[in-house]
Amino acid sequence: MARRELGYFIPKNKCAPLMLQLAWNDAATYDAKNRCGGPNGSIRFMTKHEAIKELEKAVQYCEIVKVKLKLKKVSYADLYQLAGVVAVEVTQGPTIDFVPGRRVYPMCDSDKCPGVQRLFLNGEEDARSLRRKFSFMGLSEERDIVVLCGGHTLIRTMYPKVPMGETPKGETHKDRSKFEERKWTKDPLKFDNSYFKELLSKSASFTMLPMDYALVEDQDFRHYVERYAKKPVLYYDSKHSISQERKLRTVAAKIHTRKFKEKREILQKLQAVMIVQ
Ligand code: HEM
Repeated sequence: MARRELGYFIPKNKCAPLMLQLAWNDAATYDAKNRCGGPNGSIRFMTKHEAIKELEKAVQYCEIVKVKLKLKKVSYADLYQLAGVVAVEVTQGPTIDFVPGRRVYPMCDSDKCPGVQRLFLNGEEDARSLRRKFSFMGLSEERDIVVLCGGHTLIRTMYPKVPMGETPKGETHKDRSKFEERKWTKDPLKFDNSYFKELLSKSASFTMLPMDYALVEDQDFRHYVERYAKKPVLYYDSKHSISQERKLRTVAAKIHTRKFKEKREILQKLQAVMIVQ
C-alpha cells in the first residue's frame, strides 16, 4: 500500500532526488564500529541543519503519506528507505527488493538527533576523506563508494543567481526567478549511468562538488567510474556493483547460525548499504 502510494506521490511531486537523498542520509548515520545509527528515522531531527535543510521537505512528504494511509505501525525508518527504493524505480532505475520490518519507536525508530558529527553531507570531501567517511559505515571498497555515489545522477537543485560571494537577502529566497536550476546530468529525473559519463566528459558540469571530482581524480575510484560509464549493466547488476557477492556470502554464513530476529536485522543493514545497486 505504502509502496503504491509513494509510486504515485513521488512522480507527481517530482521529488525523487529529495527522497533518495533522505534515504541515503538516514542510512549514512550508520556507525559500523559501535554498531549503531543507520536507517532508524533519526534524520527527521536533523533537517534544521543548514547543510541538509532541503530534506525538511522530504520529511514532510513522507509524513503526508504516513498520515494519509494511517501508517501508524510503519516506522519512519522503513518509510524513508522505501521512499528511496521507490525514487530509484520511478526514475526508471532498477527494481529493488525491499526488506521491511524496522520497527517503530522504541524498538527501532530513533527519537534522537544523530548529531552534527554524523552529518555526511558537505560535498567538500577529497578521495581520502571519502574513504574515511565510508569506512566509518563499514564500506571500505572503492567499488561500493563509487556505485553509491551514482545516486548523484539525480541531483537537481535550485541555486540563487547572485554574483559569487554575495548572499541573497530577504525576499529573494522566495522569488523563483532569482534562482537557477543546476543539475549534474542532462535528465536528473532519470536514474541511469549518466553521472559516470558526465564525470568523464570534458564538458563535465562545472557545478559538481569536490567529492564528485574526487571520483575521477583518484585512479582507484576512476577505474570503477570508467567501468560503469561504459557498461551500465555492470552498474545495475548487483553482482558487479556493491560487493554483494562477498556480503551475501558473509550474511549467509551468519544467517545459518542466528535466530530469526537477528537475521532480519542483518538483512536490513545490508539493504541500507545496498539501496542503490
Ligand atoms: C560522501 C558521500 C556524499 C556526499 C558528501 C554527498 C553530498 C551531497 C551534497 C552536498 C548534495 C547537495 C548538492 C547541491 O545541492 O549542491 C547532495 C545531493 C544529493 N545526494 Fe549526495 N552526497 C553523498 C553521497 C550520496 C549517495 C550515496 C547518494 C544516494 C545513494 C546521494 C544522493 C543524493 C541526491 C539524490 C542528491 C540530490 C537531491 C536533490 O537534488 O534534491 N548522495 N549530496
